[in-house]
Amino acid sequence: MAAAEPADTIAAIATAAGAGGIGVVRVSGPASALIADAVLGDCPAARHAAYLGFKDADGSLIDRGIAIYYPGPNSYTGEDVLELQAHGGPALMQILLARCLSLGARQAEPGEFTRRAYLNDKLDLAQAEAVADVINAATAEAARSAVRSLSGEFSQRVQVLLNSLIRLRLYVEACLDFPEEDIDFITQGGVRAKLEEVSVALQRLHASARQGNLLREGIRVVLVGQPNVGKSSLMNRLAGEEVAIVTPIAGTTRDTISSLIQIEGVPLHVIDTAGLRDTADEVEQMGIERTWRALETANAAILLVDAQHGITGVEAAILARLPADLPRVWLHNKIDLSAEQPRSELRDQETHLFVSAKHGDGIELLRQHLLQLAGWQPSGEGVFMARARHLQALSVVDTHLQYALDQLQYPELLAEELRLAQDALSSITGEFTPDDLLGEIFSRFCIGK
Ligand SMILES: Nc1nc2c(c(=O)[nH]1)N(C=O)[C@@H](CNc1ccc(C(=O)N[C@@H](CCC(=O)O)C(=O)O)cc1)CN2
Ligand SMILES: Nc1nc2c(ncn2[C@@H]2O[C@H](COP(=O)(O)OP(=O)(O)OP(=O)(O)O)[C@@H](O)[C@H]2O)c(=O)[nH]1
Ligand SMILES: [Mg+2]
Repeated sequence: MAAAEPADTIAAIATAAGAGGIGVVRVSGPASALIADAVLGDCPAARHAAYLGFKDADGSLIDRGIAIYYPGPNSYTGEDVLELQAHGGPALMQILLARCLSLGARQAEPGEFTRRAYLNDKLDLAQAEAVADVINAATAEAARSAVRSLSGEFSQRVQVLLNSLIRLRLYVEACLDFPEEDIDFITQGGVRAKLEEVSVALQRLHASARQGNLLREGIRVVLVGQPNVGKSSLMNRLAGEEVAIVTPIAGTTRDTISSLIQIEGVPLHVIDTAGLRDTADEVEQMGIERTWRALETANAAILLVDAQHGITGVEAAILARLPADLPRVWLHNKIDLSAEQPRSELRDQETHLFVSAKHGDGIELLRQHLLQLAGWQPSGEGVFMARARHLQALSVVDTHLQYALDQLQYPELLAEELRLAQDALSSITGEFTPDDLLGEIFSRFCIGK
């Protein structure tokens, strides 16, 4: 697989910025043992936690802490690694890092430890990406799914599919050498059935990956409606706290306000907006422009209506300006004032929910409907995390498999489509991944990872 990196030694603070109980400086590369000797007076036994003094160049004590030395290849990066676990004060961490840098290490770039782990075959690319996803997971469910990907669940499923694809490809390529007899076999039997089988397996993997991607990205839901219909009240109800100002004055919200909530572990960015109306107030107008802009990047809209009035010409006008393919739900709010029951109704293929943001009636119905709008399908089984890059690759695989199915009578073209499908699939785990893509993936990590 990938070529070895130039063997220099990198160092970074591996723990989060700010004060913490413990802070870790991590070193990786050939100078790790020498740095251990210099800082600790000796290199600790392999993979043993040793409680030692960390010494500065002049022999003064930087801190007393735990040091662990992992000789390569049995380390996170596959190289010699030294961990200095000190008291987690930012000033102290800087002194400790500076000491390692003065001993010949250089400051690591974002993601460089994990990049080395990937280059040394400790992790494949999907696993390396999962490291960042574990760290950045927005919900507990997202964190669990990222750990599944880090453990290799996603990679294994990709590998199983890859193996079937390779077997099929070898078979078709073998047939190319005996054209006359075997073309009939390709068109009539075996190959079509096998190709269809691979295609079904791909659809299944793609569906799981979409669920995983949903856990990673969440969806953006915009609350929209006339002033005073209760958008900010709904925002606060969903968030479980007073995120936005609520008053009986129409035109209270002037800006878009975003709050990250979760429903059954699916992250939802809920965006409260300025109520839509004709107004001479310049500030309010600017807020209304922001409402329309928020809708351009939304994954779904909640159209709020005052249940006392129902849908009026104003709502019809709002609806006409919404992006046509934007999933939406009508929300009739303030049912406590119109003496209605919380419920869900289907009218002309659009869902209408009846709730009270102020009192909470019907909100559970809304939460379940939002999950449905997001495309979440509770499966009971563990979801692994996937990125947009993976979904894109799976779509490319799908396209080539469909082309392959259309080319059964032309074995050369068929073989070529299978080759392209295999390339796209193996880009997920990173067997043939261009350097610039690797640069893009790892540069989004934090320093020290
Ligand atoms: N102190 C510490 N905690 C940490 C990390 C770390 O680097 N240091 N990790 C950093 O992300 C995560 C754990 N990941 C790790 C993965 C592999 C190895 C390692 O030493 N692997 C060797 C030995 C395996 C074995 O003994 O079974 C190897 O792969 O050969 C260490 C940490 C989370 N916790
Ligand atoms: N009775 C009742 N009052 C509600 C309900 N939801 C909101 N209200 C009241 O309606 C008024 C307006 O609520 P907001 O949440 O500020 O409305 P908004 O849509 O954000 O208004 P703007 O920010 O002006 O666009 C407040 O007095 C709320 O207390 C509800 O379900 N029942
Ligand atoms: Mg408001």
